[in-house]
Amino acid sequence: MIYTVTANPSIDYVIGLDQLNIGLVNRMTSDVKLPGGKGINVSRILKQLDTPSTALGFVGGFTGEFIQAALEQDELPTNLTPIKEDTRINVKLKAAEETEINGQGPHISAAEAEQFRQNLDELQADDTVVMSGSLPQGLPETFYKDLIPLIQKHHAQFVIDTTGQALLDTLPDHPLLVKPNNHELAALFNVELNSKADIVTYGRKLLDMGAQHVLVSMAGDGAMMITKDKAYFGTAAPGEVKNSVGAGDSMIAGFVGTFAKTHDPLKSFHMGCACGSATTFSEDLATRAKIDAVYQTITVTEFN
Ligand SMILES: Nc1ncnc2c1ncn2[C@@H]1O[C@H](COP(=O)(O)OP(=O)(O)O)[C@@H](O)[C@H]1O
Ligand SMILES: O=P(O)(O)OC[C@H]1O[C@](O)(COP(=O)(O)O)[C@@H](O)[C@@H]1O
Repeated sequence: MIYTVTANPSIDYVIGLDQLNIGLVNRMTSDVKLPGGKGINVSRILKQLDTPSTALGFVGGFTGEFIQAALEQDELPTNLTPIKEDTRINVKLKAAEETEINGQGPHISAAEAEQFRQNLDELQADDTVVMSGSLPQGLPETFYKDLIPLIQKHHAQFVIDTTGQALLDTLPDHPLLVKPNNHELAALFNVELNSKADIVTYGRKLLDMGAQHVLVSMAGDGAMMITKDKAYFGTAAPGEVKNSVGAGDSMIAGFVGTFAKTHDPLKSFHMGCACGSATTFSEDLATRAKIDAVYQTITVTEFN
């Protein structure tokens, strides 16, 4: 079983605008409210891939009820921990460019955090726990790192999608996958990355520090997978970008869902690229039909 952990879920309020005029009244041309947050997005794509998962995390208030109801409607198994404060709303503005305004999130009490941790008692050997996204207020910086012993006690694996020192701190515990984007990778090492070769050099450092698989996503420029002795480039599929929110989460879901079935990193990478691109070509996250169509248009080649 795959478990996803979204410490800070969100309603993603996706707003279409012809043009964003700062300091003036703007009128929406479209708007949609989606259940969001990184782990929830991973679970929603896994469902499309017919890979069972359970979404864990914290939800509260009317916004939390919206998320719970939306996931139930999708028949997505959840075990979300109720909290006193409201789940956040993240604003995604789609004009000529995409602008995101993400909330800080609610305050989580020590008792709520403890209740959440008890969910991990259910883990079994070979389960995978995907921990993703920002931390709401009240949770310590080490929240994800502190879950690792609870996961490894059951001989389960973990995937981590976070940034900065919080990510680096988990590498000695051998995450199954890390997927920084190229900007996050540059920030991790305080360097500029000017070529794919640079990305391979710094991606390989994450492997050396303990990660089992490293993907580096590059938005419309595709993605790299770095292994101990090789590197691979996956193209971004051609198509009209509609909403790239959730592309990175979709890539993680494609990799993890395929790896759980095949243990084949190359097939998993190819599916990760397909899910990422397919989501950018969709208003909401990608559907299975879109993923299958996009898969055919992506090539994965060895990079020397
Ligand atoms: N404009 C795009 N066209 C096609 N594919 C894209 C586009 N943007 C993202 N993707 C796909 O989704 C993957 C993840 O996107 P990216 O924006 O790098 O992730 P994140 O959201 O984590 O920053 C990319 O590596 C690529 O495969
Ligand atoms: O927890 P964070 O870092 O604020 O990110 C939350 C946001 O990220 C998303 O999960 C999308 O992430 P990606 O575009 O990186 O895949 C949104 O659904 C959500 O609003």
